[in-house]
Amino acid sequence: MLTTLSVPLAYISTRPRHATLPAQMATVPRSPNSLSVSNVMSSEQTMQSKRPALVIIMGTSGCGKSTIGEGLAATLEVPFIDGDNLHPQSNVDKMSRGEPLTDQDREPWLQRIHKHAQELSDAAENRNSKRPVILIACSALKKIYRDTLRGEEHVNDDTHFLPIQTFFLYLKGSREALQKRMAARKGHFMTERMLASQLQTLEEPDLSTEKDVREVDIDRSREEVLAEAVAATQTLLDL
Ligand SMILES: Nc1ncnc2c1ncn2[C@@H]1O[C@H](COP(=O)(O)OP(=O)(O)OP(=O)(O)O)[C@@H](O)[C@H]1O
Ligand SMILES: O=C(O)[C@H](O)[C@@H](O)[C@H](O)[C@H](O)CO
Repeated sequence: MLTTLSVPLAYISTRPRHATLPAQMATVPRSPNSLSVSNVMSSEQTMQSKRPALVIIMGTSGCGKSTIGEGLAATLEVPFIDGDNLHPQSNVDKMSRGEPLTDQDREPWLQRIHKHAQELSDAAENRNSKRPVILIACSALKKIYRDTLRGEEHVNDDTHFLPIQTFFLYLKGSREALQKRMAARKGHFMTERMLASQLQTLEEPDLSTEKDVREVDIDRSREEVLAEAVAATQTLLDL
């Protein structure tokens, strides 16, 4: 488990929350030479390309969420938060005793992750037309958990600067690979005894319906997994 990383200063602004879009995003800039509508981005496209993105690195315990999340954050120069650090203490205590979490245990945690990401993106400086991106490691094992993280019910909540858009990077591994990695890891509250319940709970994303998910096969070196994760994140952010 990694500790929570602080958000780089470049991402923090003192701007108050906006209920409306800032002027530069609500209008489409036109140069005198580009009169054709097809030459300019529609304001909807502009807004979409600026909409802050939350990329959830998901999968069972031991799949490499913290390891790959850290590497991705360093490569893409964006903030990374380990979702383990947002669990209520009661959840950590429960997992440490070897007891799997229930839907009720996970619900406040998932809500907290979504809220935390939205707050970070509300505070993000919208510089140089760069899209703010936040990475969070979170198991997101079931479809209903992923829907909570998608937070679509908050999209029309106009207290936010722009509602965050959620994507998932699923680190997929065989039982054998996961078992081996958990067994080799020392000093983590989640021991390999918990793997069976993690796999039992896991509802693998259906890529034909959950179009905001990309899969990455973890059964390779860290460098290879990271390279694929970087490429997959870039394709996700172009959606
Ligand atoms: N590609 C890889 N090859 C070999 N070992 C790896 C690879 N990726 C991660 N590991 C190792 O596997 C173990 C599990 O990785 P990590 O702790 O990042 O997983 P996690 O998904 O964050 O787990 P948890 O959810 O339980 O915190 C760690 O000891 C890590 O160093
Ligand atoms: O959904 C869950 O069962 C938990 O979130 C776990 O996945 C842990 O957070 C993590 O894997 C422990 O390190």
